[in-house]
Amino acid sequence: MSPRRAAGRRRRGRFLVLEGLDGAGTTTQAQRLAAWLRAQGRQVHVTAEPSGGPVGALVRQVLTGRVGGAAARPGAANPFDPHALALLFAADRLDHVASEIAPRLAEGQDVISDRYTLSSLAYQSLTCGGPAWIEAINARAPAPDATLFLEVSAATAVRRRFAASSRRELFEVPAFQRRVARSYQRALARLQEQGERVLVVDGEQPVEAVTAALAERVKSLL
Ligand SMILES: Nc1ncnc2c1ncn2[C@@H]1O[C@H](COP(=O)(O)OP(=O)(O)O)[C@@H](O)[C@H]1O
Ligand SMILES: Cc1cn([C@H]2C[C@H](O)[C@@H](COP(=O)(O)OP(=O)(O)O)O2)c(=O)[nH]c1=O
Repeated sequence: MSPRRAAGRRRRGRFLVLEGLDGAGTTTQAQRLAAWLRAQGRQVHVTAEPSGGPVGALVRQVLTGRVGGAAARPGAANPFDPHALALLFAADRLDHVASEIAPRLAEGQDVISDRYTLSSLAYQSLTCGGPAWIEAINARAPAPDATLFLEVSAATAVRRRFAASSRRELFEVPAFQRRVARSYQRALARLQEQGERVLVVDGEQPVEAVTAALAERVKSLL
């Protein structure tokens, strides 16, 4: 059989997204879920948003205050426009899909992304006057096979982030995290209404228990 036909017969990989507040454990669990999938004999690519591509690099500069400096902070006299940032997240997503995610899925690899569209729906709906426009600018981003939401309280998320590092990014402020927690609940409900598969896992449990719960949910999708 020619390599082309062999590739044509290959089954598409699974596209899984991990979501949660800053500190929910998505970075930790992306790696651990990948290890579990590999142990099942699957090929797995782990990635994250903002991505490692050119638009993602720009987004990270805004988040860490290197673009606009103190002006990137909410409430600053001349803030980095939140709508411009929402567009950068959406542009980064389409570039990420085209350059990194879709080709691997087509090759049969599973892809785990640490954050995706649900992050924009949760965070940017708060800074851009609601979800409608955020949904519109993300309409071209393909739906994942499942979005796995790690549910933790804002207090847990902030405590974990403070323990891990003293560096603060744009959205890592306790009062804002409480608002993001509520926004995530609204965004989850909207995605579910639209027929997307969203699975909620208790992220307050010890690391190993969270991974076991994720594996249990993912098993039925393979
Ligand atoms: N289930 C857990 N219980 C306790 N601490 C955790 C748990 N998951 C992650 N952590 C710790 O919390 C911090 C943030 O985790 P991380 O995976 O980087 O979160 P995120 O990527 O969601 O911000 C890290 O120090 C990590 O070791
Ligand atoms: C992907 C995405 C991230 N974000 C935010 C969430 C985080 O505060 C930040 C990503 O920074 P990062 O340091 O990657 O966060 P974490 O390690 O917690 O996953 O950007 C959005 O506001 N919208 C988005 O679409």
